[in-house]
Amino acid sequence: MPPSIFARHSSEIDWCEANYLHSEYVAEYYNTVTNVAFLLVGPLMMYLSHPYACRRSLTVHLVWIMFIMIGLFSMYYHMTLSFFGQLLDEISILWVICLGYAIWLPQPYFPRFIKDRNKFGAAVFLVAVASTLLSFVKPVINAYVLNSITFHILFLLVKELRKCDNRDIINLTFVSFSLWLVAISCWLSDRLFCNFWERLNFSYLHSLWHIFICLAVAHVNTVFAYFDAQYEIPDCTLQLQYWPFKTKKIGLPYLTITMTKDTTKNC
Ligand SMILES: CCCCCCCC/C=C\CCCCCCCC(=O)N[C@@H](CO)[C@H](O)/C=C/CCCCCCCCCCCCC
Ligand SMILES: [Ca+2]
Ligand SMILES: [Zn+2]
Repeated sequence: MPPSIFARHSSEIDWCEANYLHSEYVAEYYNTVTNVAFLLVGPLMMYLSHPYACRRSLTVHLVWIMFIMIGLFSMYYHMTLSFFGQLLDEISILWVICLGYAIWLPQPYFPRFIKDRNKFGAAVFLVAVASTLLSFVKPVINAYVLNSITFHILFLLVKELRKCDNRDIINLTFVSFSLWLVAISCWLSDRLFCNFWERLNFSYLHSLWHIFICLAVAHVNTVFAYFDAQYEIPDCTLQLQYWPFKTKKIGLPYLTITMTKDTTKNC
C-alpha cells in the first residue's frame, strides 16, 4: 500500500537541511521559517503597488495574494515534506507565474493568432490547467521545469531593455537578475551538491533561496509592471521608488504614478 500523499516524507524530494533537528513537528526548520519572507513582502508589495493597481488592474493584487499563499504552502511543504505539500507549493508557483504573464506580458509578445489581452488570458488559463495535470506525471522534475521558465523571462527582459532609456529601470533589472542569480545558485547547490555542503556543516542554501527568490520576484515584477505600463497606460508618468530607503534606492521597489490626464481608475 503506497503511503498517503499527506504522509510526512511522502515527497520524493528531501532538501539538504537535516530533518527534525529543532522540532519533532517541523522537518526542515529553517527552510520552513524563511518562508516568512513571502508573508512579509506580499502584503507590503500590495500596499506599495496599490496606486499603480488602481490605474492598471486590481488583478495585480491577486499576484501578491498568491505570493502569500506560496509562502504558506512552502511552509507546509517543508514542515511535512509530504507529496501533497510539494504539489501545493509547485502548483501555486505555476499559477502565479501564469497570472504574471496574463497581466504583464507586453502585447507584442502575444502569439500571432491572439489579438487582445482577454483572449491571451484565456489561453494562459488553459495552459495553466494542462500544466497542472502534467505536474502529476513526473513530480520530481516539476521544479526544474518551473525554474526553466525564467529563461523566457530573461529573454523578455533583454528585449525590453534594448528599448528602455530609463536608467533607474535598467538598474532595477540588473539588481533583479543579480538576486535571481544568487537565488538559483543556492537552489541548484542545495539540490545537486548536498554532500559537499554537509561536510562544511552548512546545509541552509535552500533557506537562502527562499529569501533571494522572494526579493528577485518583488524586483522583477516591478520591472514588468513598468514595461507593461508603457503599452497599457501610456498616459501615465511612472516613477520608481524604494521602501524603506527612498534616497538610497535600497529596499522594495515600487512605481508611483501621476496621470497626465484624467483616465479611468479602478478605485
Ligand atoms: C511577463 C513575465 C511575468 C513574470 C512573473 C513572474 C512571477 C513569479 C512569481 C512567483 C515565483 C515565486 C517562486 C518562489 C518559490 C518559493 C517556494 C519554493 O522555494 N519552492 C521550492 C520548494 O521549496 C521549489 O523547489 C521551487 C520551485 C521553482 C520555483 C520557480 C521560480 C520561478 C521564478 C520566476 C521569476 C524569476 C525572476 C527573474 C529575475 C531576472
Ligand atoms: Ca532535509
Ligand atoms: Zn523551499
